[in-house]
Amino acid sequence: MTRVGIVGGTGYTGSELLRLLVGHPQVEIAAITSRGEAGTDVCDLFAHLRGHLSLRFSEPSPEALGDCDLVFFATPNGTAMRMVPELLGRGARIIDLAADFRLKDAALWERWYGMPHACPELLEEAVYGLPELNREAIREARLIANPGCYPTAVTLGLAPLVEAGAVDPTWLIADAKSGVSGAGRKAATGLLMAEVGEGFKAYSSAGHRHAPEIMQNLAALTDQPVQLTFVPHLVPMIRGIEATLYGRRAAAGLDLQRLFAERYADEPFVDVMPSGSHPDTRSVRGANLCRIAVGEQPGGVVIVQSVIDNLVKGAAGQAIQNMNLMLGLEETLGLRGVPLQP
Ligand SMILES: NC(=O)C1=CN([C@@H]2O[C@H](COP(=O)(O)OP(=O)(O)OC[C@H]3O[C@@H](n4cnc5c(N)ncnc54)[C@H](OP(=O)(O)O)[C@@H]3O)[C@@H](O)[C@H]2O)C=CC1
Ligand SMILES: CC(=O)N[C@@H](CCC(=O)OP(=O)(O)O)C(=O)O
Repeated sequence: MTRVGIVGGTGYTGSELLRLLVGHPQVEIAAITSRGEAGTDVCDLFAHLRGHLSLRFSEPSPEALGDCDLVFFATPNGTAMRMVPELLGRGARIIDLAADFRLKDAALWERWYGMPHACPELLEEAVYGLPELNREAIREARLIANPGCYPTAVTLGLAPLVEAGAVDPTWLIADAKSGVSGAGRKAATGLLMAEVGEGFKAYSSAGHRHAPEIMQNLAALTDQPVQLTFVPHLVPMIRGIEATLYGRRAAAGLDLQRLFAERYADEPFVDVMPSGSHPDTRSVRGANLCRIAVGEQPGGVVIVQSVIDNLVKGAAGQAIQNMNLMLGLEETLGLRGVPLQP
């Protein structure tokens, strides 16, 4: 059994890690941290875990996590980078669900995240944990940068087109929508039901920190420059991301349905739907799955729709997929759950 620790166990991604890991046959949850709930029985906070887990929250410290083989950070951006060097030194492997190790350029990271990076020397070593792009490197990694939720949906939707030169990579648009759990479990006026319910709006249209992450991903797939317009929206649902993606056709005659079907044929967690489908966030709720449909309108505009559960394929499920690869386990272990319906 692999002993794992979770830093940030009271948040939405931390509790989703718990939900999935209690059913994982090769993992023992050895430590879970919270500064606000240290000493509390996990099941007193999360009644859905009663009968599945017997553990108390502890303060986050290298000592509390010292004998873990692998540590997940489900903490705000800028937290993991302060503890990771010491934990790596103690021999632990790390999966950070936040953005601390996603961008390779420390100056770019500082510009978007508003603080200097605490350990820029680790950025080169960190492996971006999107298995559909980086599977072999993930197997060997000590430190995984788990992708952002929007970058997962958008990158998986655009990657086949950019790799194949099927669209102009300097003209890409991602119109993405997220449920409110994407903003975390913090108390904030803008996230109150009366503020979010029965409404729908864009945010960060002048620039969102996930745009450089997505462009970094796509730039690795082509020799041409990449330019993406990315606009996120907050919709009144709890889980789910839907990204409608637009590109201008570059290679005439290429069968796009076949391109996507072949690209993802061996991927256990990507479902390419039949032409004309409209993937629904409800069809992936609770599951480690990205469903994609590709189509085209007259005038050569390619349209891809990509849906994920932001807490699963967009965060905790993907982190466990990465863990399975790092530990040499079957990639799908603990992740075969069927989506919820309704
Ligand atoms: N929500 C989502 O859909 C997704 C989130 N992410 C990323 O994952 C990370 C976690 O997100 P989410 O679960 O939504 O966040 P939440 O705000 O819901 O939870 C944050 C957790 O981190 C702990 N924490 C906060 N500050 C610190 C600190 N300085 N040191 C140690 N622990 C701390 C909190 O507990 P306490 O304060 O008690 O210690 C809490 O358990 C974020 O970086 C987020 O951007 C990535 C993909 C999707
Ligand atoms: C709805 C909502 O607010 N979503 C978050 C994205 C959360 C996330 O996954 O961002 P990082 O992991 O990169 O911090 C946002 O737009 O900030």
